[in-house]
Amino acid sequence: SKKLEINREQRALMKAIVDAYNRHQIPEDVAKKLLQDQYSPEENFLLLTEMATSQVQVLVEFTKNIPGFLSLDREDQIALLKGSAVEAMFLRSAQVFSRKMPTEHTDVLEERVRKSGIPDEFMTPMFNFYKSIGELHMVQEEQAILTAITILTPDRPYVKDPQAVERLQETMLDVLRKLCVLQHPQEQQYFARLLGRLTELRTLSHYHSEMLASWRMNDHKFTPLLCEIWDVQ
Ligand SMILES: CC(C)NC(=O)n1c(-c2ccccc2)cc2c1CN(S(=O)(=O)c1cccs1)CC2
Repeated sequence: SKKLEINREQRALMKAIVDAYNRHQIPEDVAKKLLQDQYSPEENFLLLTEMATSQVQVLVEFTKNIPGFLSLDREDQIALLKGSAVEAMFLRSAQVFSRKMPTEHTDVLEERVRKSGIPDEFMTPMFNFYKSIGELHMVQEEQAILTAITILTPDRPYVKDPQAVERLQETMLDVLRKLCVLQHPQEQQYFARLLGRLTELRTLSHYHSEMLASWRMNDHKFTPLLCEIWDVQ
């Protein structure tokens, strides 16, 4: 029916976002490092810092390619990036984690992340989230559009024109809704489950600010880019 069909401009929008998403992947060499031989917690922490820093650079490039983003108020663009960086990092991590990797790679990856100086009480919610994303078996279009929807969240701090952001986000939500029905015809509530993950993401980003506080205690160093985007130090 007309209502459900993805029209030509939505298809173009989707293509732009998926191309940007695929163009901006974390360099394989950085991800491979995590799979190499035994590291100490300090080295694992350093690797995560490197991966997270590289992911922020990837995030900025991806965001610039979201149709309409660069027409937003310049300061609102910054507010959206800063407001969504942690959620986008956890979403990307979940996607890396649930990628069809050989099992032993996933296990090694999990091992490295668990032994990286991150307090245990944050491990559980973090890995629960990775698992809950993995169970959705999102296609890459869904992953790319869900990331764009996360970035285009109107109620981030300091956004001056939330309506302009809301208009862009609604366009993405409409494409995602149609895509979910097409890709997962059997699962009526698949779209709702997908959006439910965004709520879980917000909880994780609260955990993250607490993690940051505890890391600063035992003077863990971050890169200037992470300090900038996370408003630390
Ligand atoms: C793919 C990239 C973006 N993921 C990543 O860097 N990870 C991953 C991760 C997950 C699955 C596969 C591979 C890596 C787990 C964690 C992070 C980063 N954060 S962090 O940014 O709070 C951080 C803490 C200390 C320095 S940087 C901590 C948790």
